[in-house]
Amino acid sequence: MSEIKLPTEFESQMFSLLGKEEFEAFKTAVNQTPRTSIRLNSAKPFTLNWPNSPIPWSRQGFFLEDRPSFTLDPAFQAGAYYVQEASSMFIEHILDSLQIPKGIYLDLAAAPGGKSTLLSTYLGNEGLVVANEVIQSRAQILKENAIKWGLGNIIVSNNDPDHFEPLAGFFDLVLVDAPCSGEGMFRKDPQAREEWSPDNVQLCSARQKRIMDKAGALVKGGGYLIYSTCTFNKQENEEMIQFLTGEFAFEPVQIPLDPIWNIVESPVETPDGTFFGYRFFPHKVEGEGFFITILKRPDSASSQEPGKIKDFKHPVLKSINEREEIGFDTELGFEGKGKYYSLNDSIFRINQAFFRHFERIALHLSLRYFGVELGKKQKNDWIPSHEWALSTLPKNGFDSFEVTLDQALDFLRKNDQEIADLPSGWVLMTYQNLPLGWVKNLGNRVNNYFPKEWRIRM
Ligand SMILES: C[S@@+](CC[C@H](N)C(=O)[O-])C[C@H]1O[C@@H](n2cnc3c(N)ncnc32)[C@H](O)[C@@H]1O
Repeated sequence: MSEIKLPTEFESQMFSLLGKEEFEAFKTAVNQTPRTSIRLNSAKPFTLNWPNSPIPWSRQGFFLEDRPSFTLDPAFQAGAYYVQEASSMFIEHILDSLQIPKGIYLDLAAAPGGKSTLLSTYLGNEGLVVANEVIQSRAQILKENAIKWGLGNIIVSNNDPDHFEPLAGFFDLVLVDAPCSGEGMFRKDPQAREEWSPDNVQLCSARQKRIMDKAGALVKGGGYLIYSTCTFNKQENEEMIQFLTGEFAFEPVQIPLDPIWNIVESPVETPDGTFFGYRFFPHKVEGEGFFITILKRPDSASSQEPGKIKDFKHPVLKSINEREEIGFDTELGFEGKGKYYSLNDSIFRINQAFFRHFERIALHLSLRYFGVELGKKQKNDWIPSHEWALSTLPKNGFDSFEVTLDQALDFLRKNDQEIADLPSGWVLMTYQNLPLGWVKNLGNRVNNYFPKEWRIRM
């Protein structure tokens, strides 16, 4: 492999940041092949058969020795794991080691959804994640990944950070994985190298300030703000801590580190004390370049509770009455209480415990998905949705059928199904017990309900 050519001004910047010796080590690391890593979905048990080793700061993350074809792995299509860069998984360590209170979380720049799915796993049924993406086409990918992850605790929105203003003081945790100059991705992404310039760093930093100026206000008293980038320069990292502490009241938070991880703690002096950033350099850790910091809003900062919305009046979403809701939970064997809404005749479910928060959010944001879409109910029959198939909710009353690898791929390609011994009616296709989607066996033919836009084309 020929040596990666780095922009000259970037090299000078890294030289002053690291010093001569480390800079040489950095340059060597940039020329090494990045490692492939995945994070398992603990709600969708799956046996990891590829040679692997654990990612030290994550219980669910693993490095793989080789990069398999994920597209052709039905377990990947079923949401049993997410392909994620190892440094990003440090968020798991932050949440666990600080025992961040669960509740209503916001991931303001969420697509394609790596960090939202991590937050979703941490929260389980003790909270909701609003996964927001400003770019419409990217919000669609985010929605697909939220559906695949399947925990039913993600709300996908497609809004500009400005639109969140009415939700000031509303969130227990706000995560901003900011759009950045991507210096940490140089060895993976030639485009990031080509687009880099000192001017672009300034543009990124100015955009980040605009985003963080909104984001800081959304954290409730006692809540947390996490800011991260995949870049090295100080303007987009340490200087953002100075900006944030100048704009809002925040308290510093320090993360316990195991020295063998080689993550660099970077102290930042501010008039309110010393804050901490954490840096991941490719010559020091097995992961891509990354920066992360966490700040705490003082308990005295103002908070906003959802309040009681007497009659939920939404232009397209309709709340379903309580008696019917209890009926659905019992009929379908769902644990815990659900709150149900209809949208274009399709029925959605979210955790009852957070429905007031959800309704408040729904009134202010442009939603692309939420909870679990179950499908349509016609008289006594359900027309189950693909979203329900991929969710971790039970599918009582439906037959399921375990397929081989070839049959699974055939199904995922949306080919016609010719399978002997398939039960009649709606059948949940599973691979290694992981639901893949529905077919309907009509006797003389079998309809494949895998969504057209999701089908694999390889
Ligand atoms: C680093 S990526 C997020 C990656 C994501 N957190 C993950 O882990 O999968 C940054 C995201 O910010 C979005 N973005 C771009 N401009 C933005 C803006 N002005 N405000 C908010 N988000 C923006 C991008 O579309 C992109 O999806």
